[in-house]
Amino acid sequence: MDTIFGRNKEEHPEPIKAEVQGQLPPWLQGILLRNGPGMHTIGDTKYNHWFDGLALLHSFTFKNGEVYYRSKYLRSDAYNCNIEANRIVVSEFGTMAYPDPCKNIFAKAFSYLSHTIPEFTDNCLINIMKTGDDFYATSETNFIRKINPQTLETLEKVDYSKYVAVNVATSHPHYDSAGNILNMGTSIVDKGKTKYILFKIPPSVAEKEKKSCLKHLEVVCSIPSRSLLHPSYYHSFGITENYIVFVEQPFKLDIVKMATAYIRGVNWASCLAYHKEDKTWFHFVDKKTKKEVSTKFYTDAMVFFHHVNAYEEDGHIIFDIIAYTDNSLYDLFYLKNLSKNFEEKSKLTSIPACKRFVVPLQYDKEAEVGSNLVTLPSTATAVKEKDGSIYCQPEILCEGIELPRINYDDYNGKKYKYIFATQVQWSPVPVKVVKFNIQTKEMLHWEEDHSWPSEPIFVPSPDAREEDDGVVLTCVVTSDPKKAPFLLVLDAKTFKELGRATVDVEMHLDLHGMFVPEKDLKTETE
Ligand SMILES: CC1=C(/C=C/C(C)=C/C=C/C(C)=C/C=O)C(C)(C)CCC1
Ligand SMILES: [Fe+2]
Repeated sequence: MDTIFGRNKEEHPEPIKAEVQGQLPPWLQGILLRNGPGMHTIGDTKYNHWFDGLALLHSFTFKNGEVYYRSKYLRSDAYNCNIEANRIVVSEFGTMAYPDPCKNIFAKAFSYLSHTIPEFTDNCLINIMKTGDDFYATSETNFIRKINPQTLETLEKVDYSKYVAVNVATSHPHYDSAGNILNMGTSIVDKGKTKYILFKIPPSVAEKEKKSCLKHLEVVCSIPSRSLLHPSYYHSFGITENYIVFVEQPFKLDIVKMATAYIRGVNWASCLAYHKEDKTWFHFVDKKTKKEVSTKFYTDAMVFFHHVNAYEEDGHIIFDIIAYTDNSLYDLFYLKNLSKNFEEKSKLTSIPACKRFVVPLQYDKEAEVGSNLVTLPSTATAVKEKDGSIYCQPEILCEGIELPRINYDDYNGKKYKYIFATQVQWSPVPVKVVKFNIQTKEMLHWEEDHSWPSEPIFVPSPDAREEDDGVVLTCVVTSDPKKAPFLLVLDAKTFKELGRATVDVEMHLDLHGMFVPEKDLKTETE
């Protein structure tokens, strides 16, 4: 596993023609853009955690049956400072570093009393986001970096906190049918309050103000945190046609620990804690009135990162998430657990479960205490408590899946049938890609020896009628030195291989990304 996790990957900024086998659909034209950590050693210093690695963007360009591969390190300030100093000088999730040559950028005051939280990294390694014609590399801090989707060049650094008072924001924004971005971030101890803020970024702005859509960012609503100094950590949220779904889990940031992390010489990861004695609270905000549903809905303590989808049916909100019973997942990605003795050190202690919560928004207010208010056919329950709150327990849809994707354009926020995901067994590193049919519970798989697939992305065919009319794209890295990595194209209906594009490079294992159809790309001359 050392070749996959430990070794720095070279960038290949000039397009490399991939060797295509099989038949790629002729309509598949555009760019698959993906992001993930590619460099973990700088000079004599090494990051501790896989999520710390410097962002390496890569892309597969599909053009008239041919496929071209490119990769390029994000020239973040973090990258530039580290490379210039030839050592790690910027702190990341699992590595605390002490700045020196780049003091001006990263050594902002970090006194808890003066202004709470230190300057975070702009090493945006998690995902790709789109606003109008612009693309950004994203992470979970207040920074995003604009990129050129064709050349993968790094453009402006954008600080969310200039437009909305957030210290952290998710790397999993949503898009509405008009192309607006909806994202959430946490505002920590600002004017004596800690709150979760939902904000909206329009897709395009008037020609003369073309500079940045971010300037037109609007706050949609905010949800007060249950605790001033222990806001919940969250990696994603959900949306239905009329509601925002926010799950306040007892996996929390400890703000006092964060504010003193530099002085104590500990990493950010150590400022996250699972309060397993607490509950998990559900929040539903009406998009139109911007008001939160006042009933208190909760479930048992859990840890989760990814929402799959959410929708409304007969007065209920249904939402699906991939949940764990402990907080060990992020610990398993410490590089020391991923190299030697991988089999032993990187065992999942909690298998991810795809849980469905069915939450009745409209229910008989006279219902008896102890009665289950769910009227849909599901084993999920929502039981009325004495104090009027409602205790929800999920239906388990399936187990062992992570990095879920759906047919987003047509089914996000709507009743849906298919989840495309990776499958994990005993370790958090995926070994298969799967298609799960929620109604029939049927699961189709793709796997190959020594092959480690990434998050599968569904791309609808132009004449799609059914939810699964299209293809699924996944990047596959291999642990067999004789086998080159490839981009795999599966028929989303049958999960049979349509073709693959092999590139003879050392490819990195990535995290998330998006497919950008040709029509959504500005031509080079523009
Ligand atoms: C730097 C930094 C953070 C980074 C978090 C990261 C980088 C999380 C990555 C999560 C992934 C990749 C999940 C995949 O499912 C925090 C804790 C938000 C806050 C403090 C500063
Ligand atoms: Fe994610």
